[in-house]
Amino acid sequence: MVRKTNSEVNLVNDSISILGGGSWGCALASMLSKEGKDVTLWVRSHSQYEEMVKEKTNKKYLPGIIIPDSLKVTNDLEEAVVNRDIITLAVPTNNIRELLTTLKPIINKNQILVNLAKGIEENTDLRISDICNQILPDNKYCAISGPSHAEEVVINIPTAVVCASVDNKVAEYVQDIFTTSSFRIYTNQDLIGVELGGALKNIIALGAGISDGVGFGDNTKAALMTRGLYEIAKLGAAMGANPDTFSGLAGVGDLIVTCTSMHSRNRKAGILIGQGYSLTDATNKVGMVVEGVKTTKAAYHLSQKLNIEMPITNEIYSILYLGADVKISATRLMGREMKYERDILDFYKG
Ligand SMILES: NC(=O)c1ccc[n+]([C@@H]2O[C@H](COP(=O)([O-])OP(=O)(O)OC[C@H]3O[C@@H](n4cnc5c(N)ncnc54)[C@H](O)[C@@H]3O)[C@@H](O)[C@H]2O)c1
Ligand SMILES: O=P(O)(O)OC[C@H](O)CO
Repeated sequence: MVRKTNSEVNLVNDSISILGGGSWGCALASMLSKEGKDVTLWVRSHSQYEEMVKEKTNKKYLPGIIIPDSLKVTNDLEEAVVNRDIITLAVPTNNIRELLTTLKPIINKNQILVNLAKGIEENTDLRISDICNQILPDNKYCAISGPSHAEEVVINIPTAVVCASVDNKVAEYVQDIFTTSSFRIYTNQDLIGVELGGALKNIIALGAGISDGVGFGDNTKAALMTRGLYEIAKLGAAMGANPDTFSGLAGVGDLIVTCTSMHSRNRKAGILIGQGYSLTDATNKVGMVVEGVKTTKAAYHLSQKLNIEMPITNEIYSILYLGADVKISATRLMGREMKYERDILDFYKG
């Protein structure tokens, strides 16, 4: 394949800026810089910055990991952004708007935005590309999504993800720059599907965790994942995604890892809720962003607005926001009208 060069996308030095020093930003920045890429990581918190520079650790977000000397870490946003070809957003979905607003006077229109966050914005129900389009409409945009827990990527465990952009040249350029021997990237032009796959799987992962926490079994989790994927694809299709995208890494791939991995923040929060913790106590105990919580509310609103039947999402919304009892929710799901499975098969046949 002929690779895209930076001159084809009006760029100069293939340098990467990663904004956000939580688990994903720090893991990706560390892994890429160890592979010889030119990476600068911006960390907002001064104490975290000092820890990363002086002690070479990020104990809260990536315990046990040594920050490589090759990684440039800064506490100065302008220093992180100026002259970098790629500006990577690695903060939670509901902090993206604030970050972009701060970036607006610093960024130039040739710099490519690469979003790593997986969610739908609370109250607006917007995808992250929509938010970027509102605030920085002139910048090219792509999203990297797929099964990629930070704890594994940072120690070079083989991982495959998708880079989605409506502009394939941009997706291929970013694919080229971010690819390493342990981080394989596919491109996809279905930006809506890739963004929604990454956001909506977090709802089902919360459900899988709740199911584990309350003591249900593997059968239950497989049912939640299969029927959950169908809900994701139905809402996605109604929002303009290609349903096939949900059979790929950003769909079923990420759903599998998030519903089953011991690293998943969404699954961990779900387990705690299933064990009887309140939503607030569960998310505080996880200590990192649990994107599925706010995305559940957004998906619930979208399903009502677009008239898409999403029974699992509705029950997770009821558990999180209306205090529904988990076992009563399960009884409601099990007692729904009997039907042929053909609904899924017909949906995928189109
Ligand atoms: N952790 C993973 O394995 C992983 C993998 C793929 C995608 N993601 C996605 O990446 C996004 C970030 O997740 P994470 O796991 O790194 O979260 P995290 O909770 O570990 O860290 C979030 C970081 O963002 C910082 N932050 C918040 N608001 C900010 C702002 N306005 N400006 C600057 N910094 C700000 C926080 O201080 C924190 O350091 C989420 O959408 C998540 O779904 C995470
Ligand atoms: O740890 P989670 O549940 O936030 O999931 C992280 C990534 O999305 C997994 O691909």
